Amino acid sequence: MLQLEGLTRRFGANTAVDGVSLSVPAGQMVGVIGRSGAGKSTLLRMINRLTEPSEGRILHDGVDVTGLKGQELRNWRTECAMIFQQFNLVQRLDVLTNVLVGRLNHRHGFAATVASLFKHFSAAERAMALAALARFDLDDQALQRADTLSGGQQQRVAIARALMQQPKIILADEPIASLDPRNAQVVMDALRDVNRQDGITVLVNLHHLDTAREYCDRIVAMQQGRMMFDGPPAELTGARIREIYGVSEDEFAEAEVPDGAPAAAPVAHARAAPMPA
Ligand SMILES: Nc1ncnc2c1ncn2[C@@H]1O[C@H](COP(=O)(O)OP(=O)(O)OP(=O)(O)O)[C@@H](O)[C@H]1O
Repeated sequence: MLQLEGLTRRFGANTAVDGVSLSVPAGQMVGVIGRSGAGKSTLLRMINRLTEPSEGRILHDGVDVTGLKGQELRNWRTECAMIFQQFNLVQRLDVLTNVLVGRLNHRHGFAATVASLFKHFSAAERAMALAALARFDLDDQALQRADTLSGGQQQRVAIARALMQQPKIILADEPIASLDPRNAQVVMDALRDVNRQDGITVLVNLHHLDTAREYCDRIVAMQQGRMMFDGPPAELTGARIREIYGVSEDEFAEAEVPDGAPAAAPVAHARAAPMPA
């Protein structure tokens, strides 16, 4: 269980995330929606402490991870792998090595440096990486440079790399924002597969309500840093969207409108978490 308690992040006078409380049971797939600037990235980045919270706590299975330092913080980051919009692969390295890089989180200090410098990975690690690639239909591309792959393929390599960390949670920050609809679907299918087959909790930031509805057990809607809705997709009706964002569902789906519509009252507290479908 991942618990966020009053999580807040301020940048100067701007409150990017404002008192978000959320309990996510293990194995749930949660879509975080909101317009540009709503605080989605900041929320996800606080969970693995890439961005430090200004206030509030993050607990995982009862352990407070908010103040972890050094090796304990690195261990936490291994447990919650991050997927980025721009894939963050080393473009000039081959696909297999990019996936093996996910294994470095399991080594520390000198061993990690030596492994990365000399690409020294065990036969078992290579087999694990190849299996992760095969799972996403990318075994034929294993020895190609990452920059020869399409965006959708690169994002699946990033998911394979994340799996090498053997994470409990995957934090996917707009993983399909740079992809065409077909590739977006393939990448969302891959995320759903690791959620369902491996029981990995997935938190995924999305711009599109339809995608969140199709893939997620639960949707969290953010506006101006606040959590305005938390519940199953069926409850996030067009009327509720209008109430929160002041626009129709079609208008919400359109374009990058800055997050500034008049706000309805945020949800008072995290509702009882729905169980995974
Ligand atoms: N490092 C930073 N320094 C200053 N302000 C920041 C920083 N990161 C985010 N912000 C601000 O915090 C607010 C929330 O940004 P955030 O990127 O979390 O939103 P988002 O919903 O993920 O938007 P997008 O969909 O465009 O990525 C914005 O006003 C943004 O300008």
